[in-house]
Amino acid sequence: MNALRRLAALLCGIDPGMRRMLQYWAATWVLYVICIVLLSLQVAHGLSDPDAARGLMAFGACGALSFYGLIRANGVFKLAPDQLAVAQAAFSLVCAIWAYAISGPLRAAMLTMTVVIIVFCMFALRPRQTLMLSATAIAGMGTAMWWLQAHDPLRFPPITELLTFGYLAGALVSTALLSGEMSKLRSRTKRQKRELSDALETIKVLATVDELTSLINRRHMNEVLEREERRHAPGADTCIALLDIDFFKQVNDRYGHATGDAVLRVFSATARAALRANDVLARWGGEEFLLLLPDAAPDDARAVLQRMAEQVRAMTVPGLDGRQITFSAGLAKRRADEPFADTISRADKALYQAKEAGRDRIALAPADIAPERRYGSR
Ligand SMILES: Nc1nc2c(ncn2[C@@H]2O[C@H](COP(=O)(O)OP(=O)(O)OP(=O)(O)O)[C@@H](O)[C@H]2O)c(=O)[nH]1
Repeated sequence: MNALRRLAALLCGIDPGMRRMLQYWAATWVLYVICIVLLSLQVAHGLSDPDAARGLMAFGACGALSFYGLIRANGVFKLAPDQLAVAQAAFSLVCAIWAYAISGPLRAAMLTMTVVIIVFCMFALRPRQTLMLSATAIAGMGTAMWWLQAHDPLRFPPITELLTFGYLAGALVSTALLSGEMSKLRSRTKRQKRELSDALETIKVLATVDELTSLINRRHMNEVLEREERRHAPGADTCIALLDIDFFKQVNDRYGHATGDAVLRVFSATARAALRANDVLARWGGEEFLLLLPDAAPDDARAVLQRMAEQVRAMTVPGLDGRQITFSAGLAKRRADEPFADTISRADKALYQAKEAGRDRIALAPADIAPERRYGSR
């Protein structure tokens, strides 16, 4: 399996764009091989001139290999995929015209190849390019037919050539128009796919981020805590802090709800800026925030909270007339293998004590208080 993968990487490279181009090339290459086999059978049954057929086979094989080389070396030439597709289609058209000229009574069958080439283009070209290529095919095949009936009217009777040309032109124009429609359909599907993935991205953000503060929301914090619970870090302390803005109701009542929202926004940005890289702050509800401090002893956690408190006191909020904002915090160190629900419950009790003791302070939870409230159930 690995050897196969290595061989595929050797032949097709690792760039997805190049691989896609080589897939198209491989599809046309299969077509070339089928044509070469059929041409050999024509020669074997005396339906084609052997020298002319051998010349066409060599031309087709060399061309196919050259396009493989061109695609593989496209890092140097930097041709756009549609430029390569146009070049390949033009080359295939030359082969089809050549095949028509040397295929005697079987020549009408070669016209199907011309249509197949245009159909192939609908996957790689814009509708205008496909239309231009169809016009080129009609002009090229028409010129060949005119030249053949003029120089060899016995084998290429003018009226037969004229009618054949009429059928071919009709088929090519309709194919080009149809492939244009298909192309538009493909572009619409691509655009819808892009819009869908953008919408999915927005939904993901809405499901994890609090719209007002841009902090992660309670639901996502619960996932973070579950992950942290599964993470086994022997010997490392983890702390939880519950933060609550002091007298926030007064702020709302005195300065209005919009200013209250501004306080929540500025507070969140200020608090986040005071954190260490691994700390996670979430809006837990209303004006309450939950802070996870992994690999932090209570002293480290307290230092983070003190730094945060100083910065919060110093922050300015538009519309607050210079009023200072403070918060109270309950801090709890997670016991060995303790569910976070219980640590949060102890932090909540410590927060209550901090409020009771006069606010604007940090209270550490005593390790032996029994947990009562579970997180995620509020
Ligand atoms: N502006 C605004 N207010 C909110 C939001 N969420 C909750 N609140 C308000 O926050 C206030 C919380 O008030 P309380 O729980 O009484 O607390 P407090 O006034 O901060 O008092 P202490 O916590 O005891 O210091 C309530 O008035 C809620 O309406 C919000 O998203 N925006």
